[in-house]
Amino acid sequence: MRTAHSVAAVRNAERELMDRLPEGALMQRAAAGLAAACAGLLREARGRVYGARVVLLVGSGDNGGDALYAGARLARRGAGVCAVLLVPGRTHQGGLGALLGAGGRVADDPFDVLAAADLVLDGITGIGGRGGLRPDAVPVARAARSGSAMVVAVDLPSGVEADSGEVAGEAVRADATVTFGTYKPGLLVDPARERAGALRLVDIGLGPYLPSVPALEALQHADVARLLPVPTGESDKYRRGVVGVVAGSARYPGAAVLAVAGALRGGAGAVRYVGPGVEAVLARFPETLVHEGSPSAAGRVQSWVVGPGLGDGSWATAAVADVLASDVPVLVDADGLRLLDVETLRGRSARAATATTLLTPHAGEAAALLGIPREDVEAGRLDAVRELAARYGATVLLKGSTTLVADPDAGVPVRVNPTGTPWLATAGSGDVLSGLAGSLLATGLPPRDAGSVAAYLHGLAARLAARGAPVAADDVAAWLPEAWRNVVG
Ligand SMILES: NC(=O)C1=CN([C@@H]2O[C@H](COP(=O)(O)OP(=O)(O)OC[C@H]3O[C@@H](n4cnc5c(N)ncnc54)[C@H](O)[C@@H]3O)[C@@H](O)[C@H]2O)[C@@H](O)CC1
Ligand SMILES: [K+]
Repeated sequence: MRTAHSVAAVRNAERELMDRLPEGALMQRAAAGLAAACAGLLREARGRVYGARVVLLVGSGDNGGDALYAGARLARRGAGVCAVLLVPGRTHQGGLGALLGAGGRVADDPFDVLAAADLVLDGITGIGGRGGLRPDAVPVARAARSGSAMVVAVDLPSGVEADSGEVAGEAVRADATVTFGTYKPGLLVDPARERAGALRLVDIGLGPYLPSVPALEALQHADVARLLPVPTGESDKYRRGVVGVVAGSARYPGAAVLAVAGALRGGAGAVRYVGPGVEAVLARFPETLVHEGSPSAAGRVQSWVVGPGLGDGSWATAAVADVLASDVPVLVDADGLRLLDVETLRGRSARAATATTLLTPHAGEAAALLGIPREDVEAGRLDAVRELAARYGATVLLKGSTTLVADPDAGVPVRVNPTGTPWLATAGSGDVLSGLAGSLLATGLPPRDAGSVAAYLHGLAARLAARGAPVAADDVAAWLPEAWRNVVG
């Protein structure tokens, strides 16, 4: 599991650890890890560190100090290191002394040195930065990007908000980020995630002093493998769980087919389809159990998926209410999100512990649920998903390139999905995801696990299917078994 901690948690941990260490030791650990990572990148790019042209962008805090000490280490290995001091009167003095002592220098003209650089270290701001890059740093950050140099961010790309992943104004766009002690939420959540490039974590000994419950966590293969249901010799199709899918309409029969396609590959023993798309579903998946009346009359299920392509006719409205009245886990997606009655939804968890709910909005649907503009959700995704989960008393999966899953209990870490790919932004891919997550709910996974495991497999399937080319939602569904094998293999 990759975990990220808030700035406050990092600061507390640093204080505790620093009390036990000689002055400056922590910064030296950070700088040593940073220099080693940069040396590795330089060796990969040009064979050796000796003779490389390295430029340090140095702000007024300890983030600049890290860059200067790392620069000193690279200078001692023969790199030509030049510092651009953005606030000359407030440069980290120890770091500057170390750089000059190692043969580094201060740049006269930042744009000249940046144009010729092999590697740029961004030490403008780290966890102390607020509110995007200051105007004087913007042209320098742009120049760093416009040459052929690799840009390595120190701790965080300067200009991103560490706790929220928001980017207020301009931010550095890095090829790699070397972060210290723990990941910060902004490194894992878009839009900031996209500025960070490849992530590398340097252990500076903070671990024992960080809270055991992180702010954010990202599943990795081993975590997903542990959570995936494994049928035993005792399992029959009913013990493995039956997922009910209420989806599709005369206008959108394809949504029913895609949701069923996802559900058939999510581990449930059977899929029961209820809705107006019976013919289309059976034509494609004859193994589906079907029903054309109301969901509650369809037979037993261990979970419901309701909403994809449902439209908003009277049948759809009644079906959503019917499903929400059940005591099994319910996933509400797409049109279902518009049709749900908020009081009924909130009442579910009070009625029965088994009556859990997973809402799966994209940014536009989340914006409608929160009554705010879509851009606000996109800019502040972590806040939005937490707010939705708290307000609706349900687990919420907010779709996007870094899909987030939040429980209504604020003490539980939000999950962020690391396998997303822009190729997933394709019609119908959400229908596949809802079927898949609903199927995992039917096997007994709690909503946060079902949502995050589904997002993980879904993203991985899209990557495997795409391999650099566009994919259709149908391809994503078809590649889910391969993604599953990839995870457990
Ligand atoms: N505290 C510690 O023990 C350690 C800290 N480390 C480094 O120290 C960093 C935190 O250092 P600081 O607390 O000094 O904070 P930063 O260096 O992140 O930034 C704070 C400074 O930047 C200025 N600033 C704030 N917003 C700005 C903006 N938008 N544009 C330009 N300047 C802005 C502030 O006035 C302040 O002078 C970490 O990110 C990490 O790189 C590491 O050396 C590991 C150990
Ligand atoms: K930085």
